[in-house]
Amino acid sequence: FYYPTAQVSLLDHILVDNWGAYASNFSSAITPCTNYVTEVGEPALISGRTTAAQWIRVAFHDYVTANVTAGTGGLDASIGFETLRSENSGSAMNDSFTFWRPFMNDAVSMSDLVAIGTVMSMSLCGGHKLPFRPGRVDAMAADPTTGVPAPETDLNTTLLYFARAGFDRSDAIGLTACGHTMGSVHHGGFPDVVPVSAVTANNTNGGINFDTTRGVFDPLVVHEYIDWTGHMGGPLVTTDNVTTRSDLRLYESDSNSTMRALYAQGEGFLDTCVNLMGRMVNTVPSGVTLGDPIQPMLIKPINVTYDFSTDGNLTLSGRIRVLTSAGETAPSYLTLKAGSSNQQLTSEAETGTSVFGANIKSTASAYGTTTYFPFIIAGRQTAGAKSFTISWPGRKTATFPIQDDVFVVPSATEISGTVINATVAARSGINGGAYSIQIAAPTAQMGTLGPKVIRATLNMRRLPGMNDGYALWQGSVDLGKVPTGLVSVSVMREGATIDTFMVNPGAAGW
Ligand code: HEM
Repeated sequence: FYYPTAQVSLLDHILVDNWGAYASNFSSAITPCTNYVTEVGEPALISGRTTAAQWIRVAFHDYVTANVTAGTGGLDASIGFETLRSENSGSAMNDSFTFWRPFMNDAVSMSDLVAIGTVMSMSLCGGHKLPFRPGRVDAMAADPTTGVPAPETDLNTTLLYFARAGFDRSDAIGLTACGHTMGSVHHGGFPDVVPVSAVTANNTNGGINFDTTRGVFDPLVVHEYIDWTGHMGGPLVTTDNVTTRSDLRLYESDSNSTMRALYAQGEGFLDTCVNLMGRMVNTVPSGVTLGDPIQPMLIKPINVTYDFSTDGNLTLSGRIRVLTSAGETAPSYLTLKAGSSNQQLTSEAETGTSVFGANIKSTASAYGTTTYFPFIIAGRQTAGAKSFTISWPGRKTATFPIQDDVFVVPSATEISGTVINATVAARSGINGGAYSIQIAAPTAQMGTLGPKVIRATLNMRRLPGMNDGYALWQGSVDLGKVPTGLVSVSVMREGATIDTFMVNPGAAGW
């Protein structure tokens, strides 16, 4: 069972479970914020590249070909198909898609990953939290609209591109300053901006940083530009090549009044960036509706599932995650009520660390904590139960729906190469034939590193005998391709999803 939905549960995992126990592998790519995840060890350290910055740049390039009047483009992962366009020069697009790829599945679109990449870079690297709204839909081809501002693009054309995407001049200046507080311009992709002399043994791609803190999302780029200190706004301001001084042209285009206003905001600049970056990542094609911002759950059931134990008995098992804020103590126990079972749960020793629950006014180490409470209940105690209830004494009680009529059996459902073998259990008296079993698997597609979800319906055959009061049904399908991420196996009835199990093919990611 996924609460409240598979989509929100998986994305909450990326947002909240940053480090330590059960951490999603996502935050590690940008920890520390100067990290370059595409290489390891020494080559990464001397690469002059910054994954957190690349993620923000990818979101900008995906977004800026939006035409808000026509309702096309925006955050739709079409950038994956557009990496050969010269306007998308540089390694950021393919580096980022390579890292995000195993996280993509039927519940989590590549375009939601493009957006959450920016959200994570801001939240983890010193910026203020950008609320994350899920629900972006991936494009199946390149966006026919072209036009990403490049260093040599003239001012009017640049402003036209931004206007097409819904941003006026001061929005465009603000958004560019927000983006250019992290990362660098590299000689590799931009020899007309950064001379070959920038390439050294300790800076193998010849990156020149926009400000003195390339791994921190802070107001420094604005301050160094106005004060003419440090990196003075970065290479797109200071390069010897006048034609490629795109940031200087943009910032000066209203006589620096926007940059001065951003300067005067001090730390308030970070809230301006929440607003502008939020507008950027929430620009989606018409017809796509985003969900409400994901609020980290204080009490979150994880991997809660019915299954059969090795001796064939039905069990309900899982783990409850509790999120506590900096300075708050985790509960010493929780109570769990399900059917006739009423138990006290004790926590595992290992805890996790989360930027949610961080005290941003305090030191950076004052993060929230995730604590995990595992449980297992015999199926006879939960028979017919429609929900279970978790109490954090004195703080919160939450109830979550379950059902044991029909479910995918995790221990007997697996991926073997390109083949999915699924087992479904239907309680005695339930007409198993009324249900259909559907597979949704992310697989490689031509032209982009973003996977495409392919679907199949399984033909199920009933196995002889009964298993703890359940009939078992089995089916297989050969997808013809190895899945790139979690494969969902869903039990459907009259168009409604009754149960879903996400099978991990062993791809890194979750
Ligand atoms: C006039 C508009 C803009 C132009 C001409 C421009 C141009 C560039 C160029 C040439 C680079 C160097 C890329 C590389 O060498 O890898 C770069 C880096 C970057 N840009 Fe922009 N940019 C613009 C606006 C924006 C905006 C609006 C954002 C985000 C909101 C953004 C985010 C970034 C980031 C984060 C980097 C650093 C990437 C890294 O370190 O790998 N840019 N930009």
